[in-house]
Amino acid sequence: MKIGTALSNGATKALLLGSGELGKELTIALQRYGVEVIAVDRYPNAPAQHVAHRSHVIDMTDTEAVKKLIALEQPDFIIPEIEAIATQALIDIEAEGGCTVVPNARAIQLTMNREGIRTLAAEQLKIPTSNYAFAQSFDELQAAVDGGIGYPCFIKPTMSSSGKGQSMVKSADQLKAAWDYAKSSGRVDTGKVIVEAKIDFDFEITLLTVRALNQHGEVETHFCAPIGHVQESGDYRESWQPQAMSAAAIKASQDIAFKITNEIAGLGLFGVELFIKDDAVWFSEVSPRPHDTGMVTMATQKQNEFELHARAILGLPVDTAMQSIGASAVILGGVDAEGVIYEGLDQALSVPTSEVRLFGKPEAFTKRRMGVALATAETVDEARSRAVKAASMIVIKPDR
Ligand SMILES: Nc1ncnc2c1ncn2[C@@H]1O[C@H](COP(=O)(O)OP(=O)(O)OP(=O)(O)O)[C@@H](O)[C@H]1O
Ligand SMILES: NCC(=O)N[C@@H]1O[C@H](COP(=O)([O-])[O-])[C@@H](O)[C@H]1O
Ligand SMILES: [Mg+2]
Repeated sequence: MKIGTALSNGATKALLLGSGELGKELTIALQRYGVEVIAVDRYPNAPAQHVAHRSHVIDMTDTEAVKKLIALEQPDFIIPEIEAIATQALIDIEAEGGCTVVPNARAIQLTMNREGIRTLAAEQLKIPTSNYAFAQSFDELQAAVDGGIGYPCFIKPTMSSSGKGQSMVKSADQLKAAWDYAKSSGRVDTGKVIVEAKIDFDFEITLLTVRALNQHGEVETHFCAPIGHVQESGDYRESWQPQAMSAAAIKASQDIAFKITNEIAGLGLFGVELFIKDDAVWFSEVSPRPHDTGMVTMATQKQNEFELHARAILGLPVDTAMQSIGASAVILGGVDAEGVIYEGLDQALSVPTSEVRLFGKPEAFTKRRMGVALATAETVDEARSRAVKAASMIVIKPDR
């Protein structure tokens, strides 16, 4: 298959839908390859908007608002960055032609809603996943749990990310609270929740998978070394690369990542989330874009996940090799405040090999991710302890 490269077509304008920490690094990567970047989010001064050429604030879940902005800006690439976008607008725009939705509108629609991607993976592609069901009322949820899912289980809004609206339920008396939380706290209320049986895994990974063109213009799939991570309340706290795994588990992971990304297709980087126990692997979900746990690649790889995504989209060559063992640890707000200051940067940067990325979000919440600490070392354990130590040195306070 031959696909013309973006640069040779002279296409150089990208519209980023979502401008958080991941979008900020992607903006920098795209700009380094000569792309003009327009950063869009639901609130002003979002991280990517600090560095983009231009920015807009719109309700990205409003189909008409998204279409209007695309008509105004006429981008060559539309790059969704968050799981809260009116996907129908992207389907319609792609059908009209003239610009590329990254990686494609169907991929965004499938992955933006847990129902789409879970049904595709489990039922069409026969990839192992947790047992699951969807529910549109509390009674349906109760029936699904009693009818086979059992306890413990996870209840999640079908449209959410970073653990928003998600809870683990251990017994029947906790189910109603989990239903109410999922209905009220997702990024968008689709009217449905997913309930998943809990997988008893040894560890979980993100397998960053890149679909890029080779020198003959053919799509090739590349894998980064597996990234291990720790999650709390559905949101990531630490990640490291590489995660030690058996050869059989790596092969099974790559096979699953290939199957799912080959089906959803397009060019770019994907974060394939997998649960591992011994040599067994279960698929959890996939982001058709850089992944939060993949921020560790800013310390570990020559081409980090943002550069890989930018290169793949633009039809440029990619190299997924690691350069060093490393780890990341998140810096949470720890406080609810509009306007913050950061203390302890000097101590954080005194930790050997450490780096700190403060995202510059204009408002802090106790559990909002405000920054990340990175470190490298000879071993994963040492890298993790350095990153955690550096992150713990940063204290966020209201600026008045
Ligand atoms: N069925 C499950 N069995 C065991 N653990 C689970 C299950 N579902 C979720 N988890 C735990 O919760 C975490 C977050 O779940 P999930 O990835 O579905 O949420 P999310 O809101 O999409 O988060 P993100 O956007 O950060 O990926 C998982 O990484 C895992 O640690
Ligand atoms: N797991 C997905 C993820 O990490 N997404 C990243 O978080 C931002 C939203 O942060 P906010 O909720 O603090 O505004 C998104 O814009 C994206 O960069
Ligand atoms: Mg996830």
